[in-house]
Amino acid sequence: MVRFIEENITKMLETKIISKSEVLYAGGDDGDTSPATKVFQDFQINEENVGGGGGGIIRSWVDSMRACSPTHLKPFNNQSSWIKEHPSALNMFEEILHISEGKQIVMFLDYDGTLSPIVDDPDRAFMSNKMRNTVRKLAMCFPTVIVSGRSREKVYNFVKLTELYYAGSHGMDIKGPEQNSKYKKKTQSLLCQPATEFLPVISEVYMKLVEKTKSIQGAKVENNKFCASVHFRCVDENKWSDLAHLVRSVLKNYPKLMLTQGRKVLEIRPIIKWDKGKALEFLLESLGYENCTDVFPIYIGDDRTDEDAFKILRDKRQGLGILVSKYAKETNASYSLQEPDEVMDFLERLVEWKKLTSGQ
Ligand SMILES: O=P(O)(O)OC[C@H]1O[C@H](O[C@H]2O[C@H](CO)[C@@H](O)[C@H](O)[C@H]2O)[C@H](O)[C@@H](O)[C@@H]1O
Repeated sequence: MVRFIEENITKMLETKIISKSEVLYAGGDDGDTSPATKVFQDFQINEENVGGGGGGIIRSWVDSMRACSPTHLKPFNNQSSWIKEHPSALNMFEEILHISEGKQIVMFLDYDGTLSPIVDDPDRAFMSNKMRNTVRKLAMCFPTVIVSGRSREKVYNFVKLTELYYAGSHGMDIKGPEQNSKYKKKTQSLLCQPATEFLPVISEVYMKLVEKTKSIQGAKVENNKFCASVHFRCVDENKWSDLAHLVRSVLKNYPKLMLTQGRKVLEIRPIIKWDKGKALEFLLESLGYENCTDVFPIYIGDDRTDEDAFKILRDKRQGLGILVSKYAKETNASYSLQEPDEVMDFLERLVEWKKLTSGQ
């Protein structure tokens, strides 16, 4: 398995392209003609249109930062067309069971905002013991993967369950269970790290970002191993543009990195054709479900980066995506849940149903 992964990593790195998730910016101003530079040139054209000096880029970043801020989003009510198009997975539970009938369910769970509530301090995003117990029971019923933008080590330290699969750094760091998994035999040596060549550059950029953003009160930079995050949840909205300027001043020297956005966070990652959707496909393949019609992946997530996985499922007409949100958002998910407590209820119901039907 490890050799297979190494061969594929080489192929993947040869075909570096921009990830499908929403790219705000790709760094670089060195005349290189890589796809990253092409994106940068597009931004330069915009800059000229609005007067140069990076104003265009920064304005579009700040607009995007504002667009996903709750004060600019509308909560849905039960009559809205959004909730009709993305009904509650709890209300539609029987229907979900019906469409998954006879198929092997595989669970994919994002961490922040899905298993743990969003909090101001990313180091204190603890998961409740109740949720941990639910996920433990879930993993006894179905193969279960935690997919996160955080480093694999960090998300493991929050979840602390050895029997799960973990896909950290937006899927760029995948590892199979250490022990206790029914599925262990097939995935014992599972390790996939398609962006190892970027480790030194991410670490360098992380240190530069820490230094540069020191002056912005409330900004926090997080090293997620194969990617980095610049948090602006605790930064005054008037300072968002200053922060964007500083981040850009670092990124412009790194043509092989790009910027995407999550919930009050700017995410810096390598430009490779790899994202949470690719991680989902890779894991299904590793579990032996490639091209299987009798597998039913359920992916639950709250963030823009989860859209890559929702889209894969939608395009393949396989399984389903569930968006965790209190707000109407454009999404490729089919169903919705409002918050982590509802996620827990949904997972509990799946466990109960599995116990009943398998006589456990
Ligand atoms: O893929 P995810 O597991 O959802 O990771 C995305 C980012 O999650 C974390 O940040 C988010 O949660 C924090 C704690 O609740 C919150 O303070 C922050 O505003 C959110 O964006 C994580 O800290 C980031 O590194 C991830 O990129």
